[in-house]
Amino acid sequence: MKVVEVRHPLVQHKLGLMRRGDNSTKTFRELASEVATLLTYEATADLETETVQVEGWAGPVAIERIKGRKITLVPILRAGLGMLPGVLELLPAAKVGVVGLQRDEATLGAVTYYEKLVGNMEDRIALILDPMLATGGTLIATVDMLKAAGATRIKGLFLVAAPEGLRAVEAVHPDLEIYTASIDERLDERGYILPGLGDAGDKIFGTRAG
Ligand SMILES: O=P(O)(O)OC[C@H]1O[C@H](OP(=O)(O)OP(=O)(O)O)[C@H](O)[C@@H]1O
Ligand SMILES: O=c1cc[nH]c(=O)[nH]1
Ligand SMILES: [Mg+2]
Repeated sequence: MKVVEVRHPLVQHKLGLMRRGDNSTKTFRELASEVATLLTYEATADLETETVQVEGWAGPVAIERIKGRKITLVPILRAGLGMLPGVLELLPAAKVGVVGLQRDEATLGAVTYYEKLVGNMEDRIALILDPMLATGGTLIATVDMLKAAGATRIKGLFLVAAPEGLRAVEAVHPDLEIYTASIDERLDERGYILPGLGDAGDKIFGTRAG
């Protein structure tokens, strides 16, 4: 499985700010979106382009444009919505399919409660958006859904990923590509990533202190 840890200084600086325990909802939300923009830049670096002729100010000019497959964004409710504005900054025309999954905090299993994907998934590159890849259960279930809908080219953008989750996902979906700002150390006994960010959904939506 291709895993890219984006070591760019801007990404690392912004992620470092996100790790502070005293961030406001506004600050955490803004940073999540900004890091998502930078991950999108990396994840789209291999898009194919084609050369076409257009009429420029001084006559015909050859320009490059993105070729072929269109991108669909797939934010995972709820926390993935925090990355969506930043990704749309670079891909404003992308169609968006939404999936809803929630981790059962007792079993750590992923429970699916919503799925609304766009059509023609076989013709698209799917970009999954979720701040956290912890045990990998949520991501595995999401990729299962996308493949069942016809997707063959799938990438995932995560602010932070745990080694345990990366291994679990690779065992089931080795064709997936992962872009993350950090591969962190490990999971704690409750399945939270260390050093991690805490509960990203709560921080983005302001539903709980800390
Ligand atoms: O890799 P896993 O162990 O499956 O955990 C990761 C998932 O947990 C979090 O979502 P959560 O279930 O808290 O839902 P929320 O976004 O609604 O808060 C996170 O945003 C991922 O979707
Ligand atoms: O560390 C974690 C793990 C799962 N979900 C989160 O929001 N954070
Ligand atoms: Mg949560």
